[in-house]
Amino acid sequence: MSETQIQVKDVSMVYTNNAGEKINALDSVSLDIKEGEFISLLGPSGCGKTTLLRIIADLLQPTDGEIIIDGQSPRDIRIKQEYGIVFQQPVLYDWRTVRRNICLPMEIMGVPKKERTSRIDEKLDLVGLKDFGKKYPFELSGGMQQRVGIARALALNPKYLLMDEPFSALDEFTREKLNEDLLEIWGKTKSTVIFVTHNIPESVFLSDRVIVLTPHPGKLAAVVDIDLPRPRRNELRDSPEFFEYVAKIRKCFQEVKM
Ligand SMILES: Nc1ncnc2c1ncn2[C@@H]1O[C@H](COP(=O)(O)OP(=O)(O)OP(=O)(O)O)[C@@H](O)[C@H]1O
Repeated sequence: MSETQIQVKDVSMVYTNNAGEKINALDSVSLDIKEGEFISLLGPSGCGKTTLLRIIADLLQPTDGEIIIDGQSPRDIRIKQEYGIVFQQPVLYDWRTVRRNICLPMEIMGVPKKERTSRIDEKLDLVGLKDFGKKYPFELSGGMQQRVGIARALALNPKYLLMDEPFSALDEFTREKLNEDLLEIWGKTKSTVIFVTHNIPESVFLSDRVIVLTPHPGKLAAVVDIDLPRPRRNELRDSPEFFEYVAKIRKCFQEVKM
């Protein structure tokens, strides 16, 4: 891990709803993210996590402030297809097999067929679905579908992996298993990961740093370095150090009037 790669500089976002009312979703948020870092944006519903992620992904323009990524704008990064995005629901095409779902971004980008085939094999292996390539999405569990979503996001070997509450619809057991597997995948891909969650233990388990956001307006309340050893396995969740971090972050929310 080295230099600052993503700079979030005084980013604010004010939405106007259908009634013409202004909603202050983000208020002057600044943040530096290092190359290869795993950070979580953590906060309760409505604190602006998705808004910030969408601004970084160039899916939304901030009303104020800017994002600089390796000296470039989010638009440059999006055009170069350097983002991989995983949403809460994997949004898979029912009529396409798992292999063909993973293939889609490569087809759009005109990756040659031979290269596509080898990358699909590689990504299926990476997410633990080697034997499921010929299945259709409806034949898979929710957790497996989300693994396909991750494989598809990784298909273009993105430098930046943006994940918006990818495991929040899953049961606790599946979520913990996927947390562990995600860390293993991240260890192999070396992407910079920005992970949105409202689950404190999940953010502690995964992250190098947890960015605590509080709502009305969405503000950066604290940045907590998670100094727990890696590789991390689920047993870590039972350690006193893990509990201490969870308690410390919970306290950040109690201290801020929401
Ligand atoms: N398109 C929009 N128009 C108006 N208001 C919006 C719009 N999108 C988001 N908001 C408001 O902005 C605030 C932040 O929303 P955002 O979705 O970024 O929060 P969040 O922390 O990701 O929430 P959640 O965890 O529920 O997804 C909320 O008050 C939300 O109602």
